[in-house]
Amino acid sequence: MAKHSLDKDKIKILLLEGVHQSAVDVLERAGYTNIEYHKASLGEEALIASIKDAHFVGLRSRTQLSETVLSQADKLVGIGCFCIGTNQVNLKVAEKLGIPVFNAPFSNTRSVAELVLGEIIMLLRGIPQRNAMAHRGGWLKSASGSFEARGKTLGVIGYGHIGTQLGILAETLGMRVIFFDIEDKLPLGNAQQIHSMQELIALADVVSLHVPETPQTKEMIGEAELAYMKKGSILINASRGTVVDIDALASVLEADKIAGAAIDVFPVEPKSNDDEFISPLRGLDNVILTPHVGGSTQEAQENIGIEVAGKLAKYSDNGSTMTAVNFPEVSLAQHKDTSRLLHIHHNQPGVLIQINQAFAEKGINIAAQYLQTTNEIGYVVMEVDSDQAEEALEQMKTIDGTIRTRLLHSH
Ligand SMILES: NC(=O)c1ccc[n+]([C@@H]2O[C@H](COP(=O)([O-])OP(=O)(O)OC[C@H]3O[C@@H](n4cnc5c(N)ncnc54)[C@H](O)[C@@H]3O)[C@@H](O)[C@H]2O)c1
Ligand SMILES: O=C(O)[C@H](O)COP(=O)(O)O
Repeated sequence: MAKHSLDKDKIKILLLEGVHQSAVDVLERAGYTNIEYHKASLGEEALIASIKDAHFVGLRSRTQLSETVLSQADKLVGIGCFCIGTNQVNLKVAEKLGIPVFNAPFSNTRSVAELVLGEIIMLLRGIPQRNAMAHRGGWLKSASGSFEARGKTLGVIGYGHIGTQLGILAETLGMRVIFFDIEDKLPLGNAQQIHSMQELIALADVVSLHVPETPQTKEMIGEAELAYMKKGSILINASRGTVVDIDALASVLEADKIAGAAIDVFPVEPKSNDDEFISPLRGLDNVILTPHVGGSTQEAQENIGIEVAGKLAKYSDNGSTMTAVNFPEVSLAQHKDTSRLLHIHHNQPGVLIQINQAFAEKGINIAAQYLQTTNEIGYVVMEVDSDQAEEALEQMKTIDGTIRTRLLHSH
């Protein structure tokens, strides 16, 4: 088991937004007991106060790790997003500070795909409005505006983990699947890639969005795109709230240009379950509104907890950064009988040579060495004899371009 330059019980882990107990269990089993656990997200001021002395932070989609917050997180060495999206973290700033960000790229994929599939069936049948009427004492028994999913065309925008999974499930219902993606993607089943988003929107009976939040996807579905949608078609957004111009969507729904929508994510979401949800879509019977629960199932949350906590523990124990989203990826096994030194530096020429020279001059024997870089930073991992580790660490700290260093002993 690894021993750190800092004892494990001194390593503070801040967990926010009620991440699953499985995360706590994994961390505790790995020896990390100094855990500050919050059921909700924290506002900026409280977050800064809590993150100031934290070495790791775990969050979901609500917590904003902005430049302001990160610049105050003096001790932070790793970030875990216990979800898929990482847009809530300023990844560039984290990278420059030498802090890897981990997420759970597919632990909630199935949960989102299942929810969307259910919504497709409900919306094609006009169930949301019949349900709303029944709650008000109405009785809308009619086949008008009710359709089977079989034979209809599902247009997936963003054919990644969720988009592909949804496509497969939809085909089992007999739907025809077409997709638009900025990358050329291998179509699964009988799906067909369409290279124009406008064409896809015009062909689809159901348009479902599964893109990440990026500058390019911001309001990618606006007035013009909504106008291409078939009369009587359906829009589903379980990706990010910024992807759809919500006022434009409200207008086409009010004008009955499309038959309905299911929206799980919003440009502005309540900060906690106690805050009011405000949206122009409230009160529209043909819209399924859900409070960003696409990935909120027991199965997904438990798996995410295990996956992300495992990645944080592995980085802390061994320096392994595999699957980090903003950081050079280095896969490292446990180290035995040596100490491991982690050196994160600005990606500039000559850093490795400087380290090797400094070690050679001091007679420090290098047992193993790994280097990976991104455009911005380099990540060197060295294994040295344990009795030379402290001296090696001091040498590393003097290297020009150093952002941060860590020492992991083994015993
Ligand atoms: N509602 C929820 O609770 C919930 C749960 C999980 C994920 N999500 C959101 O869903 C998103 C998608 O998840 P995923 O796991 O499928 O991600 P993914 O990275 O596997 O897939 C995203 C796909 O979108 C494509 N893409 C990117 N930019 C595009 C653009 N401008 N136009 C068209 N395609 C584009 C990518 O090439 C990729 O194929 C996540 O980024 C997250 O924001 C929401
Ligand atoms: O990015 C994700 O995985 C989803 O948006 C889920 O986010 P959540 O953990 O806040 O529910």
